[in-house]
Amino acid sequence: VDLKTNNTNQLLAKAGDTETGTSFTIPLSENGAAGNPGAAHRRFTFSEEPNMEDIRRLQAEFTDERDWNQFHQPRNLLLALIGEVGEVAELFQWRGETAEGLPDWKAAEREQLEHELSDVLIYLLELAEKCHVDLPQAVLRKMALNRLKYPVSKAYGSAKKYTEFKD
Ligand SMILES: Nc1ccn([C@H]2C[C@H](O)[C@@H](COP(=O)(O)OP(=O)(O)OP(=O)(O)O)O2)c(=O)n1
Repeated sequence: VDLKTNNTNQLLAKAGDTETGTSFTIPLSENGAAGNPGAAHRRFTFSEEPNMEDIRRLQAEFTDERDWNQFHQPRNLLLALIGEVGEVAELFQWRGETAEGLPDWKAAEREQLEHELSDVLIYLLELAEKCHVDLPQAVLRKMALNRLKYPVSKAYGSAKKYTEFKD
């Protein structure tokens, strides 16, 4: 995937479809800083590294070193993933709704959240690997489908499921 920006500073991904040989360019963000000049704060962004393949490789090394591939079949990884999603849910349960950035959380709680979200990602990426799903490419294709299903003209400001759109 080729990442570049267009003249409104939108991050674009040039993605290829290996099956059809087609390639397409999609905006990765519809309301980044350039599209929302009045925004009070800069949008939160991730570090550039590590990428998904880096994390997949690090976890594969961790698993290989421990002779754990015998336990890491797709079904077990799925159960482990769901367990870790449950641990994320536990951190949020029985508290009120919270604003972006979790301003009312203690540092120790934020650190716990970092750990649990990382566990979710690690198991998700290993599950994709063991299912032979090339997740970075798959996610681009799925997001392109989401854009088709939820055109801005029909979905703007509405949380309706696409099946409820009227023509
Ligand atoms: N068989 C295993 C066990 C652990 N891990 C790795 C992936 C996860 O990132 C993390 C999960 O470790 P734990 O099962 O110990 O779970 P937690 O870290 O969430 O600990 P706890 O359950 O005490 O909160 O370690 C793994 O790949 N395979």
